[in-house]
Order: sequence, then structure tokens, then C-alpha cells
Amino acid sequence: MTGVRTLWLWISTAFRAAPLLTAVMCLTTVLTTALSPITALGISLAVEAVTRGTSLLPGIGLLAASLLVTGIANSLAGPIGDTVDDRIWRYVHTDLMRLTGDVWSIAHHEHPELADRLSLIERDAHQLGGIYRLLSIIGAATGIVTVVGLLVSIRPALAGLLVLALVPAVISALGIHRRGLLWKQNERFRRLGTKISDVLVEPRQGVEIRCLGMAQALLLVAARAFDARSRPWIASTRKYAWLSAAGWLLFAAGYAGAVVWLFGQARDGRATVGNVSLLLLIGGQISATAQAVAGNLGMVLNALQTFGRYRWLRDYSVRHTWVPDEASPALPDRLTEGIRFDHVDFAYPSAEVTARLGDTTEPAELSLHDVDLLLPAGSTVAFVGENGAGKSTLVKLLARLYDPTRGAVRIDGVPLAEIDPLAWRERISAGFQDFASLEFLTAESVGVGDLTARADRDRVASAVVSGQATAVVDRLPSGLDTQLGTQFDGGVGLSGGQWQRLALARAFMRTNPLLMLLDEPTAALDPEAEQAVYTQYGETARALARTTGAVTVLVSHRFSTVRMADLIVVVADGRISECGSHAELLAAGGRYAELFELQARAYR
Ligand SMILES: Nc1ncnc2c1ncn2[C@@H]1O[C@H](COP(=O)(O)OP(=O)(O)OP(=O)(O)O)[C@@H](O)[C@H]1O
Repeated sequence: MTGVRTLWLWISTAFRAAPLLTAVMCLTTVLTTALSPITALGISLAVEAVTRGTSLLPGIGLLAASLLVTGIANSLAGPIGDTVDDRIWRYVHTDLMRLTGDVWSIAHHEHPELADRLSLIERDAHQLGGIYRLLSIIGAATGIVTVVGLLVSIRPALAGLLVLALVPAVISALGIHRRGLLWKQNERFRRLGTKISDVLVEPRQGVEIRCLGMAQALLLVAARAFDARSRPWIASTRKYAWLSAAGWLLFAAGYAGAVVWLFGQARDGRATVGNVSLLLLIGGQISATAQAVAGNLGMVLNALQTFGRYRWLRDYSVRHTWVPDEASPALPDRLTEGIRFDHVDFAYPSAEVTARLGDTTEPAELSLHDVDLLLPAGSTVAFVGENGAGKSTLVKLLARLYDPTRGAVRIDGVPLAEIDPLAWRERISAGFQDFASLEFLTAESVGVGDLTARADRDRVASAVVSGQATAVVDRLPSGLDTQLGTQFDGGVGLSGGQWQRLALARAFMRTNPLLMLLDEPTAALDPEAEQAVYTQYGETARALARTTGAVTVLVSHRFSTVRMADLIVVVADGRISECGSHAELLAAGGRYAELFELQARAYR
């Protein structure tokens, strides 16, 4: 049933992407394959007519007609096939981007099995267009029926030759299919090797790699990964090549035996010259038909696997795409109570997979444990804590990149899990440590922070001011119209800090957020710029608190920044260990006071 659905997806995709051309291609493919034995029949009838002195017309007529149609169909097949392939490839590629973009969570990026499937679809996308292979098999099947008919017309026993010819063909097809499975099983090695190549060619990491002399070690790991991937593939290729050669020898022996036998029959007057010439001519057809099946069947099986993954991604995307529902609660224009973590536990999907693959009785390791916390409307809240404590995880749950494993995040009492994630994200403004360096025109690179206003030059210019990026834009040769990125004509290269300022400007494009998320967004900035950015954030946060009751959440290791927050939340091992204002936490003399004193002493 699954195979039938996959096959249907393949065929329907082709007809959706290029309806008319696919129909013409079906016709030409079936014609070219089915007509080749008819050509042989025409020749045989003509030979027969010559030996018997009867009319040449039927034989020559059949021969001419089949040659004419085959010639036209053959010359059309290539260009039409290429166009259809290209259309399907474009259609599927666009669909893949849409499907992954529609999934509201990022869980699929962190699931090894899902990551394998996604990278396999990407790698094999070129196969998705090969619908002509499927048609060639259908054509070859038509050819087989004709060939069997002709063989039976000579002697019924000769139909056994086709069975012999199919043996090596099927072995080759199985070989191609087996190698496709091996690629899949070892995809993790390809991902590792490719990741290392990406790191090696990426200019960002180039300096560190050279200074630490890591290139050799990385190359070695990549070589081992590629080796681990190729070794079973090469062994399998060798094995199937031998098996297939043995199969072809078997067919050759059978065919040679049949020809010698039929010559003997003709000499004794029990077979005609036409019969012998037909068998000689059809020998090529038998092996060509079987080869067509062999060449295409394996590829079709592989393409079916790829389409199977494509179908899986479509199903996955449907299951994980938010369907707008009349009953789902609308977002308030302004927050009144605030955002609450209501007894939230959270385990990353990858932790769940590790638990599932290992001892199944072990629950997945939690990154957050029973977090119960109110971020009051209009407040600025800082998350602090050691590396790996769970600060960014809290931020990700607020952005609804994941849903809690237990408990709920509530927006003015309404569970975030019931709210349209896209509508929620439209009300979030965010700046992250890992920001995107969008190599567009500068105005676009900033403007995409709010798609509804990306062309609004005034909004972009004001976001640039708020993000403390004026100095960056002023130094660009054409200001906001400068192309960014040295890999583009006339493109300008930026430093890490300059890119980050543009990312910050992007975060200021939205003017009515309910939540402002700042997860170490100034890590690449100098202290003066950082101070200016946080002063600006403070002003924006106060203005938003008045207009939308927005909550501002900041994650920072710098206590000089943290202290200005209304509420400071100390996170330790996925739990809230302390919570209060700067003064309250200092007075409590706990971990916050200890860390603050430590940092203050270092600056004295
Ligand atoms: N994508 C992920 N998959 C699985 N576990 C993760 C993932 N991201 C983080 N973790 C784990 O969750 C825990 C909390 O990580 P988190 O990134 O929230 O820490 P953090 O407090 O922000 O640390 P830092 O100050 O280093 O940024 C860590 O134990 C980490 O190993």
C-alpha cells in the first residue's frame, strides 16, 4: 500500500509539474520500446517474401512505418524528457523548501533519523525527475510482450530465452537497489564528512583552523567517514558485477544453443529461413529489452525510495503544520498578566531518541525541571546561570520552537501550545548570539525583520538607528543600497560585530511585539557598543511596556547588563534556583550575589 502511494505521488507529481509534456513523453517512450521488435518482424516478413517470391509490401510497409515512428519518437524523447525532468526537479525542490518552512518546530533538525532523511532527499533530488525511467519500464514491458509473441511464433520453447535474459537484468537491478540502501544506511558518515568539508571551506572558521593546525586532523576524520561510507558500496558493486556477468554468460550460452538448434531445423526443412533470420534479429532485442529493464528497474527502485522520503516529509509536514482553527485563541493586543512557565519539564527530542535507542526504561534526560515562573507584563527579565544551565532552552520555549514535555507556557493564562505559532512569532522581536548574516542589499538584510514593512525605508532607517548600526551603514559605499557579502559582485565584507549590529537592527523592525527576546545578542560587540545597545533596549522595553505590556527577556553573562532587569532569574541545572531584583538577590547572599561579587572584583 505504501509503495502504491509512493508510486502515485511520483506519477501525480510529474503530471502536476508538466502535464502535457509528461503525456507526450509517456506516448513516445512506449512507442519507441514497443516498436523495435516490430521492425524485426518487418525485416523477417520481407526476407520470407523474397524466398517465397510473394509480395514484399507487408514486410517493407511494416518496416518503413515502424522506422518512421521510432525515428520521430526517438528524436522527441530526449528534449521532452530533459524538460520534464527539470520541471519536476524545480517543482519538488520548491515544495521541499515550503514543507520544511511550514513545520513550526525545529525538532526535525535535531533528530538523527530525520536529519538523515532530509539530507538524503536533498542529495537525491535530481532523481526525482526521472519519471522517464518508470515509463521506460512500462515501455520495456510492452516490448517484452511483443518479443515473447515473436519467439512463440517461431517455437513456443524459445520464450525460455527471455527468462534467461531477465536473470542478469534482475541481478543488476537488485545490485543498484542494494547500493541505494547502503547509501541510506551510511548517510551519517556522509553528513559527517560533508560537515567537515563545510567547516574547512568556510572563511569564518578558517583562522581558527589554521592557527590551531586542525586541518590535517579534520581531513583525516573526513577521509575515514567517506571511507566508511564507500567501502560497503564498493564491495557490493563488485559482488553484483560478478553475479550479473555470470547471468549474461548463461543467457549467451542459451541463445547460442537456440540459434544452432534452429539452423539445424532449417537445414532439415522443419524451419524457414525467415524463422532463423527473425531469431538472429530478435537476439539483440531480447538482450536490449532485458538491459532496459535492468538499467531502469534499479533506478526506479531508488527513485521510489527517494519519493518515499519525499512522501514521508509531506506527511510529516502536514502533521506538524499549524492548521488555523476558528476555535484557537487569539493573541491579546496587549499583555495584562504576563507570560507564565506553568510547572514546565522539557527534554530535547534528541535526548528522547537517545533514551529510546538505549535502555528503554530510562526516561529522556530533562533540560528543564518543574519550572514555575511568572514573567510579569511590562517587565524586563534576565536569565543568568552557568553554561548549560538551561537559559537558552527557556528562550526557545518562549519562542515556541518546542512545546514543553510537561506543563505549559501561558500567555495571559492561555497555553501557548493552543496559539497559532506563526501569529505568536509575528509578535516576537528577537536578537540572538547565533544570528544570520544575510548577504542581501543592506536595506533588505535589515528589512526582513518584519516582512510586512521590508520595503518601508523609514522603518528600516529607524531600525538601523535603534540597533546602533548607523555607523556601519554610514561607512557602506551606497548606504542601505550596498550589496553585502564579498562573494557577490560589488559586495562588501563586514566584521562579526558589524554583522551583529545589522542583526540587532533587524530585531528592531517589529514595532508592536508582546515579547522581546535577547539571547546574548551583543556577544560580538565592543563594550561601548554593548552599553549603547542595552540603553536602547531599555528605552524600547519601557516604551513597549506602556503600549503592549511586552515582556523583555535577556540572557547575558555580564552582570552590569543583568542588574538593570526588573526580575533576575538564576537558572542552575535546569531549575530556577533564585529569583528577585538585583537588590533582593544581593541581600539574599546566594549564588547570584557570589557570582556578581566575583565579576565586580575582576573589573576593579
Ligand atoms: N539541541 C539540543 N539537543 C539536546 N540537548 C540540548 C540541546 N541544546 C541544549 N541542550 C542541553 O540542554 C541543556 C541546557 O542548554 P542551554 O543551551 O539551555 O544552556 P544555556 O544555559 O543557555 O548555556 P550557555 O550559557 O552555554 O549558552 C544543556 O545540558 C545542553 O546540553
